[in-house]
Amino acid sequence: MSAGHGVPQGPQPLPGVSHVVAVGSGKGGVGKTTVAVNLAVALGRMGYRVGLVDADIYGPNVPTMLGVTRQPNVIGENRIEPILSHGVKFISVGLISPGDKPMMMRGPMLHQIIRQFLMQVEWGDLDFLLIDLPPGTGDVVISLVQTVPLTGAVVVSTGSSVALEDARKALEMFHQVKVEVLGLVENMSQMRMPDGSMLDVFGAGGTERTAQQFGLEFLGSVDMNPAVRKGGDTGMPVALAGPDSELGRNFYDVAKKVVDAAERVADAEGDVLEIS
Ligand SMILES: Nc1ncnc2c1ncn2[C@@H]1O[C@H](COP(=O)(O)OP(=O)(O)OP(=O)(O)O)[C@@H](O)[C@H]1O
Repeated sequence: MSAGHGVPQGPQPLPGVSHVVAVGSGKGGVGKTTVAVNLAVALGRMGYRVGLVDADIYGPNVPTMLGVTRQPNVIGENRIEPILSHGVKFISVGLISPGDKPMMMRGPMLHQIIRQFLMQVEWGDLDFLLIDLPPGTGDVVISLVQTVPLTGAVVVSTGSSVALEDARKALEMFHQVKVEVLGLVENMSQMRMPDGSMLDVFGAGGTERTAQQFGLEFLGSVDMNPAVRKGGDTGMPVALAGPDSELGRNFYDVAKKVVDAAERVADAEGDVLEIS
């Protein structure tokens, strides 16, 4: 299918993996990793087989948030066994960077790592493989789309104008690399105060308006809650509390919409790709 031009191979589907979904943001610190981790845990609790690649070279926090920071085992010559935590198989750039040193990589090495994480890790059969991207736009996404076909991307933002300004750039980037945006999530939307009132910290509603402007789906909002931060810091994501919990509910609502959107995209593509 590829046009050639000296490129040996286009992106190849990962055997046994139904959906690869990238989680991105324009701005850093909006809670992209928190959303990716809780989404993964929620999908797992909903009965889906789920993997998570932490490709956030600037802040590989997935191991901390999932509570396991040990190195992965190598099987045989060059296969890597993903780490299993809370029902999620994961691998992280944080596990290969020694100590507290920053990850300094040039493009080709980064590309190799992304390929390795996708192709040399024993993912087994997965319904969803989520990819936690670094914030912003750039190399990792290009490596990713050159390696595997993506079902789509989820973009996380707060409702603030500056975060949304950057989220729009992320939307534009996904458009340029022909990755369908499954929808937008607003994180740290509102915060419930001890007296029961809601405090609007970052401009709640901004992400939904942005989604509408772009004709994209709004996948839901996640409240700001110190327990969410604590769950991340202690390796016990709040989604573990289940879909009926005050804390976890938001993430399950988002997860259901992601499943629906991914299946819709795959069905649309299946019209072309299905082999009977
Ligand atoms: N809904 C929330 N309520 C409270 N704290 C949150 C929430 N979402 C994220 N946080 C906290 O905000 C901080 C930043 O979150 P996180 O690391 O997930 O952001 P990020 O967008 O992935 O950052 P980066 O990609 O720049 O590393 C973390 O301390 C996290 O625990």
